[in-house]
Amino acid sequence: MTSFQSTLGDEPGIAEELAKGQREISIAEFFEKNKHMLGFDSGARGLVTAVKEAVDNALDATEEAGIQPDIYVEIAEAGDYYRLVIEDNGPGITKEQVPKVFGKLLYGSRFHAREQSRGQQGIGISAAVLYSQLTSGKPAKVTSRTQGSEDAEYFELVINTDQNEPEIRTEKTTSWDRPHGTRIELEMEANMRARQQLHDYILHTAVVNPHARIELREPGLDEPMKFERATDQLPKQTKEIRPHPHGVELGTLLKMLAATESYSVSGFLQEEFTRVGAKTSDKIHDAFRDRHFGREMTWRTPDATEADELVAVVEDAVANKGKEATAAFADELVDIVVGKDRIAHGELVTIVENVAETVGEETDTSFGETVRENVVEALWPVLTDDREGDVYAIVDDVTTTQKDDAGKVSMARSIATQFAETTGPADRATRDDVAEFVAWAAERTKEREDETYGETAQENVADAIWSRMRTVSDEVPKVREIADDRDVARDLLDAMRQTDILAPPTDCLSPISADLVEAGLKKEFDADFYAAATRDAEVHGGDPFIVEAGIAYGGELRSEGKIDLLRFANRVPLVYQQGACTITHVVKDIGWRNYGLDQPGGSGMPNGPAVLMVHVASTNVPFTSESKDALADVPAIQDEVELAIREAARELKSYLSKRRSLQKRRKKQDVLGRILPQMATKLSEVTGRPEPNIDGALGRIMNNLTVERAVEDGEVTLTVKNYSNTNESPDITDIVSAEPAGLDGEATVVDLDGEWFVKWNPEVSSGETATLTYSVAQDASFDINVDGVETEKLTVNV
Ligand SMILES: Nc1ncnc2c1ncn2[C@@H]1O[C@H](COP(=O)(O)OP(=O)(O)OP(=O)(O)O)[C@@H](O)[C@H]1O
Repeated sequence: MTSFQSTLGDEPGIAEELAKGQREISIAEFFEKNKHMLGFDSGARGLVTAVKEAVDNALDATEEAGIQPDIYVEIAEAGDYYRLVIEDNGPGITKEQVPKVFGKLLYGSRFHAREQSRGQQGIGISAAVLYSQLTSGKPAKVTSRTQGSEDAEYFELVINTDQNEPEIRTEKTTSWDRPHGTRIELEMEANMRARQQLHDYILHTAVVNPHARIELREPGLDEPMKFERATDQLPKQTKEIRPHPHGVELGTLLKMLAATESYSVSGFLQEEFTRVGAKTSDKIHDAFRDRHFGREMTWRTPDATEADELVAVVEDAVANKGKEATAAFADELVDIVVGKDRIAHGELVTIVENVAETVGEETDTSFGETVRENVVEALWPVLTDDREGDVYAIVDDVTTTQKDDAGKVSMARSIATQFAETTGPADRATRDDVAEFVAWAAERTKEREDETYGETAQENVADAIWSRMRTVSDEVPKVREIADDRDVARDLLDAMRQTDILAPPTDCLSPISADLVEAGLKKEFDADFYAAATRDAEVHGGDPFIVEAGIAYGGELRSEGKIDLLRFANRVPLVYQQGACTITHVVKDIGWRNYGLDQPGGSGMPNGPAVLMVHVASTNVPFTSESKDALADVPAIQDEVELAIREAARELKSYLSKRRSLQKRRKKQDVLGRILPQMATKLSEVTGRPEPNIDGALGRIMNNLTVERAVEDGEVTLTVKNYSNTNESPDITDIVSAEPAGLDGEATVVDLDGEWFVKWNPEVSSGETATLTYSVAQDASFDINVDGVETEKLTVNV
């Protein structure tokens, strides 16, 4: 309770008293107090966040300029503080921009751009400056040299938090040995307790940015950590896209309507949005008309037998025209009307106009506006005199046979009455109106007939009526009018959302690609197996996104404990708040036992020697907070993350099951290799005969591919027998110490310093045998090498 509350009501002027304490808060002041929101909650974390913001900017800037990034990060102890230096070889920042970029929060080039970039908000680096000045009291030191300029500009600056404006302490021109780029130096209260997170960030950045070279120096490291480039290929340049009609909110639409130079809605839609051409614009117009003006109900037309009656009505309504002309007009009009199945008011108006024109010309008579209006006014009641019967047929059509006829009649009567009494002369209603008519009719029917039309039955009736109603051709209001009326703007927004529109283009995105995901993992993790998957683009809230996943397994990866999960958004590693991230949620929900990984209890993070990486690239990554640590649980993104992981995991599964079967085979082979000679000896002892030759037995029993060499009088025969159930094509190299001769065409010979390499690559189908013969000098020695067949499936007897 505030001190004012106890006296509230007794004293005058309390509001004035309170007003004295109220003042504007600058964004810089706000974040000064709430630095945790930006990832600066402690000295340890602050250091990691500052490095991350500067390195992300360096990567964004170099890529935008088409430069291969060369980034230098240095952390050093400086008295009571830590000094952080980050240098890049980017395009540099102009002299005019430096103070704002580093000395003003919410200033940046990416906030309004629909294009994939690491930076989004224009807060990152100025927040690091703010944290530094807050904890050390020292200004940020920035050097920047733009491409092509002789000198560099040097600034020392702080942020004036009251005004959220830069305050320049020093500004001078200086020389710098880098031809272009930016260097920022910050001093801050910090510690190295988050060393692991820092290393993870740098290492993981190197994994997903194989085109970058990064060097890190820090206290306690004798040698700098260097991450070399694995590819010269820069990520694909992205293109900025306009917003997608499915992605804007009402406030944004109103702003866009107010700012556009287009006069018509059609021009506005096609100019300001992506994927809207003339056809889509027309569809949106119609959807807008349906919402804004409502549709007109069409009614069954009378059949030809009633034509005379209609003609009489028309003739009656046309006064003071010649008899023949009137008859021609009435006949022509009625002919068209009865020739149609159903008719709406607007349609009748158009038909009357057309007939008035044509018959008017033919008979040299003028059927003016008043006549036309009179005709419509006279004819429409006749055409709609059985609304109830018409609606009954519709209700009957979509209602289950169990419903009573009396109920249907009651529904039809009530709905028809609503049309007759509430929709004006043109029988116009919106979809919501129709739903209301039906709901009201259902209520009345329940009362009158004790027949229930539930939600689904009502929905079916309303849908059936709506589908018989016709979009009107009234002119859509102009942009200015819509901009001034939020209800009309809402109709336009709903129409945009409801219209099927092609997904946004994806050239605004730059996924890493499955090949480079694998290359990145190979570069930094020594494993036995790698797999990667890149999904096609999808859309959430109008922003396109692409999900990629990669898995490394076995080898030198840590085998005890949980797998390592690497999360990335727009190529930036997310090192904090793993538990709050949607990627983690998805990983934990997957049944990893199906893919061959250990998962205690069947859910949660799996165990094993594996690294799983997931990358989400989007023009608008939905983070859970400004510190950009975790992705929010957006269902469309969750689905794609799951599909990408499962795609890569399926490859892991087949690798693991193959590996397991090979392991089994090896075990069996080991046992047989030990037992077979013992059995041969035993057999010989029992039978008193010489030991049987068991050379080929192991291969036969194991269903292996066997390779044998027999040499007799300098004639060499290599025999390959395939006991397995798959076709094989082994690469066989027989290395001979004397020159071989008499080889047939299948093999090649290479002479290497007195050794001859006989190379042979036979195709051996399952159950088949292949042989190669050649001759050599009698005293030749041999050595054989067989590739292309797993060792577990191979028996070499030479
Ligand atoms: N090293 C750099 N080289 C060139 N331009 C830079 C560099 N660092 C920052 N900029 C420019 O300064 C702007 C502001 O950077 P800042 O880190 O504050 O925000 P951001 O990267 O746009 O977004 P976020 O707050 O999400 O990180 C960037 O948008 C970019 O235009």
